[in-house]
Amino acid sequence: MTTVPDITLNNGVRIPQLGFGVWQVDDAEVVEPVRVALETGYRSIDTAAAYGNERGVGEAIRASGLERSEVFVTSKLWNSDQGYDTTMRAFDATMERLGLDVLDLYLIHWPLPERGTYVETWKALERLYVDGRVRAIGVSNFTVDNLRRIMDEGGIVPAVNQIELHPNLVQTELRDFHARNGIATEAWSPLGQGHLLDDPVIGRIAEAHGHTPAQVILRWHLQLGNIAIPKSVTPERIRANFNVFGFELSEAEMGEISALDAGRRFGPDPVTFNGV
Ligand SMILES: NC(=O)C1=CN([C@@H]2O[C@H](COP(=O)(O)OP(=O)(O)OC[C@H]3O[C@@H](n4cnc5c(N)ncnc54)[C@H](OP(=O)(O)O)[C@@H]3O)[C@@H](O)[C@H]2O)C=CC1
Ligand SMILES: O=C(O)C(=O)[C@@H](O)[C@H](O)C(=O)CO
Repeated sequence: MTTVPDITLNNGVRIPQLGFGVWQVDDAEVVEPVRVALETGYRSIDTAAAYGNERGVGEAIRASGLERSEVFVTSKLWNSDQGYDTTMRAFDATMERLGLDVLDLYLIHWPLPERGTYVETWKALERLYVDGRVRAIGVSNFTVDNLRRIMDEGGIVPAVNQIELHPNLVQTELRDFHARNGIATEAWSPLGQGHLLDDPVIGRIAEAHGHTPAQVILRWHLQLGNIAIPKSVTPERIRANFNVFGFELSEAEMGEISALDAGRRFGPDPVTFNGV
């Protein structure tokens, strides 16, 4: 079975570079795709309290028969739970639903800059980390300014920033900031939620390699050094999205795909998103 390469985080913890996302898959529905993903060889699952499927994710991991240490589990603190004490309680609830003792990676889901509570929330994540309840802590949807603030006011540099990132939103500035500061870049909606699969440039490159557009986009992520967490509930797609380690894009092809950057988001803008 193919082994996914790891990315070593800034505290030495290793995360598989290709993982499996489960947004918009409810608790009852999520067990089967996670089972297929683990059977295929994925060893990293990205969930969140807001997805309402932590219980199903935990169940699927236990049913797989894999050792706990073989599966990297990420979850995220939802917006309505920001704040120090509320974060501590939300983390307990997440762990109860997942049925785990220690989480691999816990993220603040959104910065909510207007609310102004992400620094105290970060301090709660630092506490959870120091107490050994989570192996690595990070953030999601943070801008350079948000990152600078927690780095100035907190004691731990986030291990990961999980951001919307795909060929229409290449995030050069954030990726450069991450690289300079030892923060791993994790790409959400790595396939642009499926909207980029008909792009003619990606289609031509896919044809040249005898692979699918989704595989080419995932390969682009891997060669850029991103962690990518594609989602699918379709078994053939779950398996196909894992078949991305046997070919390589040339520098010119990487450049052509990156040139599709249009600053186009399919999800909310973190600067203005204040969702609960
Ligand atoms: N931190 C954050 O704020 C966010 C995090 N995320 C995380 O990132 C993960 C991935 O992002 P997501 O928004 O789900 O979008 P993706 O970019 O992973 O795209 C998922 C969509 O593409 C389809 N798809 C997947 N593989 C293929 C394929 N090989 N061929 C054709 N279509 C395909 C899926 O369909 P189908 O399932 O029907 O097969 C689904 O409609 C999420 O599941 C979640 O874990 C996502 C959004 C925000
Ligand atoms: O999927 C996620 O992780 C999200 O944060 C999204 O659900 C996001 O909150 C959104 O799309 C809201 O419209």
